[in-house]
Amino acid sequence: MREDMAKYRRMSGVRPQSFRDLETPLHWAAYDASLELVERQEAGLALPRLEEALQETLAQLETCRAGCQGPEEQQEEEEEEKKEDEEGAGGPGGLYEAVAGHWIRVLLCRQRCVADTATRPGRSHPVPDFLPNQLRRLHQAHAQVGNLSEAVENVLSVLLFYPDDEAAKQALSQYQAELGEPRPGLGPREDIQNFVLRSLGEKRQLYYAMEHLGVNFQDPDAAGAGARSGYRGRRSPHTPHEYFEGLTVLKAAQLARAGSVGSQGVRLLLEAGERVRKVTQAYFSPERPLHLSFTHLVCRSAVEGEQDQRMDLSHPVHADNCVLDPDTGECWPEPPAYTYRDYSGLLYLNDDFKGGDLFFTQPNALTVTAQVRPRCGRLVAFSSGGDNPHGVWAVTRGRRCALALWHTWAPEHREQEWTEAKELLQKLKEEEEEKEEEEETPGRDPFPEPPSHKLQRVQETNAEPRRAREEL
Ligand SMILES: O=C(O)CCC(=O)C(=O)O
Ligand SMILES: [Fe+2]
Repeated sequence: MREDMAKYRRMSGVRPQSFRDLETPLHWAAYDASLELVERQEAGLALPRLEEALQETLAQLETCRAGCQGPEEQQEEEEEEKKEDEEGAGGPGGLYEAVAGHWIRVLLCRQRCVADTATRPGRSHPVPDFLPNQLRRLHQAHAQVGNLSEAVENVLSVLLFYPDDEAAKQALSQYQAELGEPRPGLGPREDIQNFVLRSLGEKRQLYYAMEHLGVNFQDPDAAGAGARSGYRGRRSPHTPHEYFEGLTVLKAAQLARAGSVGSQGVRLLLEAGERVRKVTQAYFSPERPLHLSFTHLVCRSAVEGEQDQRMDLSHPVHADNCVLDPDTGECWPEPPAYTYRDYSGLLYLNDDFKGGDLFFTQPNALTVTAQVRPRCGRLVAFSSGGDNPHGVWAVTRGRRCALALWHTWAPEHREQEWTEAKELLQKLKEEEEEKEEEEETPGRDPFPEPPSHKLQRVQETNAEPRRAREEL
């Protein structure tokens, strides 16, 4: 190949510009050319190449995303269908599962496109921060040649990825000061805004699938938080200024079984949930049984850095069992709302954080009617419908943890996971007892009684799992 190329180059009439590189993808060619000009401090010449690189990168991302529904995807699905056929009619998955499974694979594939596009041909790792770094170079180059409005648009686009980026925030104030009068129309670039919003929307769906369908999704943007928290931590689906961790009762029991967390804590979690259910039923529905339909331990943490300027909420105003339309004040009992939820409960677990108060509003989602400061052990319970729009103010420092529980009158919507979690814990208890018998030596008690009265009561409840289950 190389020899052929040399031969063609020697031929008369063939000039260097006659060669077009069809191997290197366009976005890499433009990217490398722009970097060279940036390094030579040729801001004016670099600008069109930087813009071209960004446009080509976005185009490449679109091509990659379009391929997510292509033949490879079909092949994977066909293989899975074959597997299901072999498993027979009783095998997992009906129509809904198949549709959900297909969509999840498309979303996972689209998320991978960011890394694929940022990976040079022949390399195994993506260039970190590929898009945000292109935007950084763009705002700097625009500023150097005096295009301050464009510099602002590009630096605001960087902040869409990293709202706490100190350098970007400083550059923004500097450009704004140089511009003088505030320019109201100036915002982040539309192409980047669309890209980020779409990506966040897709991540939200993947987080949902991870929580409810057991899908394994490692958000590349939240790897650090995951390592930090011990179990899953990720950017909040509601705001880029917070991390979010969630744990269901079954996941908690599975972690206990795997030895990652103590089983006492998980028993306490179940006991607390059951107590909340009893109190809520006694207060709101003494005549009619209430069942837990979903229990979720949720922590929200402020990301590091400046938080005072925040205008967003930790959890936007919503109703729990209907879709609120603040313009008309109506609340539609339809999906994606969980229409079978009748009463909501929040058991707060700590108060050593800043911000994060729960508040209620009128149906316009604006006029605040009540506000509650979380305190350890404080329970807030309310009917889940349009009569109780509520939200959470930004958590600006620390980590706010709460046990969120939803109750239903409909027995068919009682939480299946609860029974499974109890069964797992029962198994674990039996295993622990067996081990205890085996290991027991005179004068040494490897499993001393838990010190608090509360924990003893938890154990007693657990000694009668049948009764506990019937109660639910
Ligand atoms: O954590 C809170 O105080 C409220 C959370 C909430 O409204 C929800 O998860 O639906
Ligand atoms: Fe809520």
